[in-house]
Amino acid sequence: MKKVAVFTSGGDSPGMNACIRAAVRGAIYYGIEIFGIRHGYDGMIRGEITPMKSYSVSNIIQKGGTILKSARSKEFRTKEGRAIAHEQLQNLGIEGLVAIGGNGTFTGAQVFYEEYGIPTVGAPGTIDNDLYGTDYTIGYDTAVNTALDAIDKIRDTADSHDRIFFIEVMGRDSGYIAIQSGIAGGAELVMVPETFTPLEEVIETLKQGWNRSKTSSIIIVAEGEEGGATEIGSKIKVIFEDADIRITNLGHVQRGGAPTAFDRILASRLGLGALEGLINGQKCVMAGIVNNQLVYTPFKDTITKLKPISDDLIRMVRILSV
Ligand SMILES: Nc1ncnc2c1ncn2[C@@H]1O[C@H](COP(=O)(O)OP(=O)(O)OP(=O)(O)O)[C@@H](O)[C@H]1O
Ligand SMILES: O=P(O)(O)OC[C@H]1O[C@](O)(CO)[C@@H](O)[C@@H]1O
Repeated sequence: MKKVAVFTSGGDSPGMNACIRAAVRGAIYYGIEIFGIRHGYDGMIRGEITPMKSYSVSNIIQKGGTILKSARSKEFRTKEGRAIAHEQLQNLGIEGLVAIGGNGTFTGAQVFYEEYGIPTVGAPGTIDNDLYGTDYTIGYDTAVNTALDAIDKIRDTADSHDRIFFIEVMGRDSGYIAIQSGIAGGAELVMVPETFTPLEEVIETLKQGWNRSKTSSIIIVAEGEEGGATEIGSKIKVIFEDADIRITNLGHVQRGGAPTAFDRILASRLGLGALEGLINGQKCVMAGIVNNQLVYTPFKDTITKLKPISDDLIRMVRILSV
């Protein structure tokens, strides 16, 4: 393989830049020409493809976001869009791709391979940590620490005013950020989409807290939990009219910021791992780290298989909040 390209797609995540850097520097090390595609699949269609040099990725390892920009491309979901994308790659002689993104990105890459035979190796870039085939995704650790910092601060004011806070953290379909930030933040309850938490359990948790003279409580709600923090918090307000309840949505603040050391190292391993996989003939697989070992998992598995949250963690939250 003589020419490859790297791009970021879907939601951005802290550490994507370190991952781009590793893929680019790896390619240069192996004497392969590498291009950067801006704006994910949209940029592939529009031909936003430029050669990357070593200096193109200087001074980015510590930066959040993605220097290549990202997008959620509607056009790539169409046959016509993918045909133009293929033409753009062909014009430049690009033979393989390193895709940094989540499940949607890998679904697109799989479809593209089936239509045009362009091999892609993925690196898991999403704060949600919801990808099968890796213990951790790039950006998850940073997002958890960002959420935790906010939870600690909210705890200060919750305590001063004897309030109950419902805090919503990101995770469209997954409770990973919620469970980790909830445990580390000493939450009374964590609500995740993977397990059903009846409203009665929220009510019971609050009552038990009051019985033990607890004056403030923190309940973490994952975005994917039905109703989210707003609906759940509002229902509790109606039940406990006298309680002082506030609802906070941490939102996109969790997607930005300088990546932690953990994320920079993970992203570097996975960026280089994806590039090396590609030049060694891998296709339609995601590079991941499982038990501290680099592994490649077929896109078909990362897309369809679930990575469940350990029941032990959920059990622990309940035990530690008594
Ligand atoms: N079935 C599909 N066919 C072709 N392209 C697809 C398909 N599914 C997703 N894609 C492409 O992949 C892009 C990224 O997917 P998506 O927006 O779901 O983010 P993601 O990679 O899952 O990341 P995140 O987990 O951060 O949301 C889509 O915007 C689309 O262009
Ligand atoms: O605003 P956007 O880009 O659609 O992203 C929101 C989504 O991105 C994620 O953070 C994944 O990156 C989800 O948890 C969330 O639902």
